[in-house]
Order: sequence, then C-alpha cells, then structure tokens
Amino acid sequence: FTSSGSVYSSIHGFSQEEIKEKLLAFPGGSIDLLKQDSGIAVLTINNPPRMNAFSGAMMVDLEEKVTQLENWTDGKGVIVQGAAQTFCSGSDLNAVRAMLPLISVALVEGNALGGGAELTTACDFR
Ligand SMILES: CC[C@@H](C(=O)O)C(=O)SCCNC(=O)CCNC(=O)[C@H](O)C(C)(C)COP(=O)(O)OP(=O)(O)OC[C@H]1O[C@@H](n2cnc3c(N)ncnc32)[C@H](O)[C@@H]1OP(=O)(O)O
Repeated sequence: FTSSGSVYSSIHGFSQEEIKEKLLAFPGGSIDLLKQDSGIAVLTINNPPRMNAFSGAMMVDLEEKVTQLENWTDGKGVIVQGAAQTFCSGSDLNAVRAMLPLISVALVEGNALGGGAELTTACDFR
C-alpha cells in the first residue's frame, strides 16, 4: 500500500496511472510543502480530523512533493511534521479496508536493525 503502488502494479498488473486513480478515490487532507530560502523545507502531513492519517489522495500528493524535493537543487534538508499537534496515525483505515490485497505480519524474533527495522514497519502488523 505504498504511494508508488508497487504491490498493486507488480502483483495485479495495474499501471501507475491506474494506481493513482484508485488512490484518488479516497480524498481528504493534504501534504503541504514549504521550501524555505535557507534550503530547509518543511513537509506537513495535514489531515487533523483523522489524526493526520494518510488518505489515498495524500499518498499521491506525497509522491508529487517528494519528486519536487528531489528536483530542488538548492535544497539541503527536509523536516517532516504533522499538523495540529499530532504526527500521523498511519494509513486511513477506510482506504486500507477497501484496497489492501493481503495482510502482512512481521514475526520478529531477535534483532531487527537498520533495513531490518524498516522492513518490519513496512508490514501491516509486527
Ligand atoms: C496497512 C496500512 C498500515 C501501514 O501503512 O503501515 C497502517 O498504517 S494501518 C493504520 C494504523 N493506524 C492505526 O491503527 C491508528 C488508529 N487510530 C488510533 O489508534 C487513534 O485514533 C489514535 C491515533 C491513537 C488517536 O486516538 P484519540 O486521540 O482517542 O482520537 P480518536 O480515536 O477519537 O480519533 C479521532 C478521529 O480520527 C480518526 N482516525 C484516527 N486514526 C485514523 C486512521 N488511521 N484512519 C482513519 N481515521 C482515523 C478516528 O476514527 C476519529 O474519527 P471520528 O470518529 O470520525 O471522530
């Protein structure tokens, strides 16, 4: 359930445009990008009514804003924050229920470090 839609595109054969269309069916919220003269940008996850959960539209928005940052030649760093005194409550559960192809569980025994830790967070449950 990534913004690039890799799970859907590789397993279900959808194109990037089809993934985008499916994600946009779940509107609400925004990802706001402020690029400052200092070279530091502020990226705000903005969906306070749902504790800043990521709607499908916000996932599309995030990919666009990350692309903008990648092409920002004067950029030095980015601060990621949540609006309204909360960071983010994960994916919008309404969208998850409608779109999740399968549920993944990371069964972690022993260390999960670096990329291993990231892999656990990419799973739905740990
Ligand atoms: C498979 C995807 C996976 C991933 O990408 O890795 C996920 O992220 S799945 C989502 C995981 N997140 C959660 O399970 C968080 C669920 N939310 C909560 O546990 C709580 O809401 C909270 C974040 C701890 C805050 O609790 P509290 O301060 O008591 O506020 P409320 O519970 O009353 O929430 C206010 C309002 O926000 C809605 N909400 C919160 N989180 C989500 C969400 N992830 N998706 C959709 N909506 C969310 C919540 O339903 C309330 O709405 P109303 O009832 O309409 O007021």
